[in-house]
Amino acid sequence: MTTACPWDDWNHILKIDPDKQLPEGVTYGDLCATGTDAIEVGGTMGITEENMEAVVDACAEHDVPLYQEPSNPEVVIDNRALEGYLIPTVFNAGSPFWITGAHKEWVRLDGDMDWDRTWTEAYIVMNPEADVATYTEADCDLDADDVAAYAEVAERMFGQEIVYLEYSGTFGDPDVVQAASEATEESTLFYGGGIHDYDSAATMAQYADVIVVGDLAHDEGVEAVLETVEAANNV
Ligand SMILES: CC(C)=CCC/C(C)=C/CC/C(C)=C/CC/C(C)=C/COP(=O)(O)OP(=O)(O)O
Ligand SMILES: O=P(O)(O)OC[C@@H](O)CO
Ligand SMILES: [Mg+2]
Repeated sequence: MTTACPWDDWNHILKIDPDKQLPEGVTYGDLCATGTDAIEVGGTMGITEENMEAVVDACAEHDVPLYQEPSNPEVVIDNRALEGYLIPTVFNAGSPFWITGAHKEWVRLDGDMDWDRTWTEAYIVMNPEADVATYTEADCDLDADDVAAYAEVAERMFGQEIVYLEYSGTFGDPDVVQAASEATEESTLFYGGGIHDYDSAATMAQYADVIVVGDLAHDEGVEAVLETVEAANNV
């Protein structure tokens, strides 16, 4: 039995980038055993079906929910080890392609969608230096009130269950995360970007429902990730 919105009960996600290596001596099994609530497999650049499959297969035997977060329709894989697909839609993208266009092409070319395992994440991309910002030509020049308004639009006008405040590669402004948190009631607020230890995780976990940890797993390894899981569950 799968729950309709399992992320309602999550505090922590580990995002594994199939285009990046793990530190010496660290295995995917070690990362799955950190106590994270779910693993998202995805990244912006260098993603292929092959490297996606390799990471999903490596995580499949471990007891943690696995989701694919594809950065384009070509890399979506059909793997039963996945609970499903978390599909980004970038609310502040510079081109409608990254809001609905890629999605339309995906549905048009697929013809047999697995809707029961497909959900969306309403991204607000905040770090202009990140690959995801250049890739989607995002307008990152946003104040807290802009972000709060995007979050409210995502929830109230577009019925988004997940709002994702994305500072990928840099630690964001807690006041902005707080503003997004106050603007949403029903949606689950994900925060990701630059979380690197207990305190940085705790700071964002005060406001976000779920914190997402990415590069840390590739750059530092298991101990550092464990600290962030602990913070996410304590705050
Ligand atoms: C319709 C389908 C199936 C796909 C389109 C989905 C969209 C709109 C993707 C836009 C880009 C996006 C939001 C990708 C999600 C993954 C992500 C944000 C990864 C982290 O990004 P970076 O940290 O910038 O990238 P690297 O770590 O790879 O450098
Ligand atoms: O890699 P970091 O900076 O931890 O960001 C996590 C995640 O939000 C990236 O999509
Ligand atoms: Mg990254």
